[in-house]
Amino acid sequence: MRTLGGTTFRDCLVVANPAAGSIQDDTASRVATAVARSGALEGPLRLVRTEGPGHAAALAAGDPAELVVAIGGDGTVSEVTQVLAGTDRTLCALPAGSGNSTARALWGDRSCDEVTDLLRHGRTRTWRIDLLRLAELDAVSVLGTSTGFLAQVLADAAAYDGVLSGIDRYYAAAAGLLSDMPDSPTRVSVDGAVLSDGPTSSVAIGGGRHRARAFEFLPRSVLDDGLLDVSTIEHLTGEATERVAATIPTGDHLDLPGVTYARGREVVVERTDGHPLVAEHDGTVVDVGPRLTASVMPAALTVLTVLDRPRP
Ligand SMILES: Nc1ncnc2c1ncn2[C@@H]1O[C@H](COP(=O)(O)OP(=O)(O)OP(=O)(O)O)[C@@H](O)[C@H]1O
Repeated sequence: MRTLGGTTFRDCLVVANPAAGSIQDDTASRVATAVARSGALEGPLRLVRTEGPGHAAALAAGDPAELVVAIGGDGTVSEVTQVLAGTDRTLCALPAGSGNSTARALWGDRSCDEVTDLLRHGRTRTWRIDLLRLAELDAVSVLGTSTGFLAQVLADAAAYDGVLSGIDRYYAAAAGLLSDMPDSPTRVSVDGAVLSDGPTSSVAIGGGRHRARAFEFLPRSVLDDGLLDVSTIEHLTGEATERVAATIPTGDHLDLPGVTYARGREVVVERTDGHPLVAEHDGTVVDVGPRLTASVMPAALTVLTVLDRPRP
């Protein structure tokens, strides 16, 4: 029997989001066929489609399948992760959304078709990765959480719905923000020590190295080191904004003035003026008060990744 990286699964649930940014009409059936032909399934495969927000989580909670394949973007993967966190069930995340940053952390630059081929040929293995627990939200995160710039980009991108498609909405929103960066009085503490305190444009905590697919906010992050990475960027204007914006795509911004980077088990972000933070996790904007606490959940999620992925 061929297996998915030496592992077989009793059964499989394929959850496809038909509204995800880059999904095609036949994506879900092609992925289901690939898993069925991998030889890694001992029992049945069930294919279901989501009908709206929250449905992917409900479907994963209502079906005990050992392997859950999520076809969609970061939002769909995050919903399934809420259910699979801390269990022995395995998540396989296919990049079929707009940003697909979580899938990028697992599969690199591979397309949905290329990952489907890996599944068909059993060229995958399981991997236990860390998650973030977000105390005030009573949620977990796989990709990461942020306040300021990234969250504001996601909030502003809604204005381009129906005008631009997919990731172009994020780029348009980001371009609009660069001339007026967030300027929030914010304190960030890592394991009880203050990392930064003052007017802040961005706080990113992860999780995944990339956000909005192309931006490497946390270039040193490792998904299974039992630690969270955090980077803060103080309030920027003019040329300083341009320098940071030009270097984030390659993760070369860390040595620029106003940028901090650290690692730890717990990160606390506080608005020191008492206003609510503008926050998101896994690419979805969330309502949170003036405080956000992220703590690491080591090895809390089993995922599929590339069989020959180099081990750091
Ligand atoms: N049938 C549906 N119709 C409309 N929206 C849906 C449906 N099923 C799920 N959704 C919602 O679609 C939204 C977007 O999903 P998702 O994040 O997976 O894709 P994306 O936004 O294209 O990708 P990314 O988050 O990677 O940029 C989520 O809020 C999800 O709850």
